Amino acid sequence: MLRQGLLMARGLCQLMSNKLSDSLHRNIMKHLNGNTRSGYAWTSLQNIRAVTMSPWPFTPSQPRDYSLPNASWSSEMQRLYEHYNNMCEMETEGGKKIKGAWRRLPSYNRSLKYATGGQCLSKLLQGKARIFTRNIEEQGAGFEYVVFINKQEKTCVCVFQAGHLLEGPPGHVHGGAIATIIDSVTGTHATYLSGPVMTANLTINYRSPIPLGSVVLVHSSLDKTEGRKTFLSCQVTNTDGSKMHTEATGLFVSIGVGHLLGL
Ligand SMILES: CCCCCCCC(=O)SCCNC(=O)CCNC(=O)[C@H](O)C(C)(C)COP(=O)(O)OP(=O)(O)OC[C@H]1O[C@@H](n2cnc3c(N)ncnc32)[C@H](O)[C@@H]1OP(=O)(O)O
Repeated sequence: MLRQGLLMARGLCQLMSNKLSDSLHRNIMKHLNGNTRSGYAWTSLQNIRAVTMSPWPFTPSQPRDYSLPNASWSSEMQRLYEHYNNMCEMETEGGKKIKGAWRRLPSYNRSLKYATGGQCLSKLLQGKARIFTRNIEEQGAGFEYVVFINKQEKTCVCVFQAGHLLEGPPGHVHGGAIATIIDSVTGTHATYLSGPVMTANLTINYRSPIPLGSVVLVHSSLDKTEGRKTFLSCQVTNTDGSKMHTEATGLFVSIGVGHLLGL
């Protein structure tokens, strides 16, 4: 009981710790308190940061980051990973490494593990729950993908290799699996842009089938934001962009944290 309480407290503190980005922090506090910089929300943010400065005596095990290369990745998947990954860090003429325009997003098999400290909470809440796209243990059998975000351009790209368990029409990817990767990529993108959101609408046009085992690019871009609504467009193409497989638009509505808890 005591251990669970400690885990919970630690999880809550770390969930909002200074390891989260400022924008994500502000978005979480906005949804908890209704405003951002002024008043209680900002003060609470500072206090939470102060709390998390104290060292914690236990070291949690590191969760597996599913967006890193594994043996099932084809040479094309590996090539595209390296292409975008190289743009995450640039080397200056003096040999100094600086941040590039792109950023790779790590990916875990539990929602809460996306946030620092969330893994402690995730042991207590819905312990058996797993992210739909990350619940097949056999490498390469299901969704192999990595997402990169370009903060300046407000765009996002996912390199996706569809495994044999995603079959729909013989030898090709199931339309539901394509919808899943589109929802995951655009949902992740919308969350990055607007904080916690849920998919309200996803409209998909399937233009040409995706062969099983092939690698495709899933591009997501911001169309507009209107109040709580974030509108995104998405295209799934082959890797040189010459063939359109799928086009989609998505509407994501910002939610308060309580929405998921039914409050
Ligand atoms: C792990 C990586 C990320 C994975 C991402 C995966 C994302 C998901 O799959 S989420 C799961 C699927 N989605 C759901 O289950 C959502 C279910 N729906 C809901 O919970 C609610 O309807 C929700 C949150 C979308 C909106 O409800 P609520 O917060 O009450 O907003 P509400 O007041 O109805 O609408 C807000 C605005 O959005 C508009 N809107 C809401 N739904 C829709 C819709 N389907 N179509 C068009 N507009 C809509 C409303 O008209 C309103 O517009 P305006 O502000 O201009 O009047």
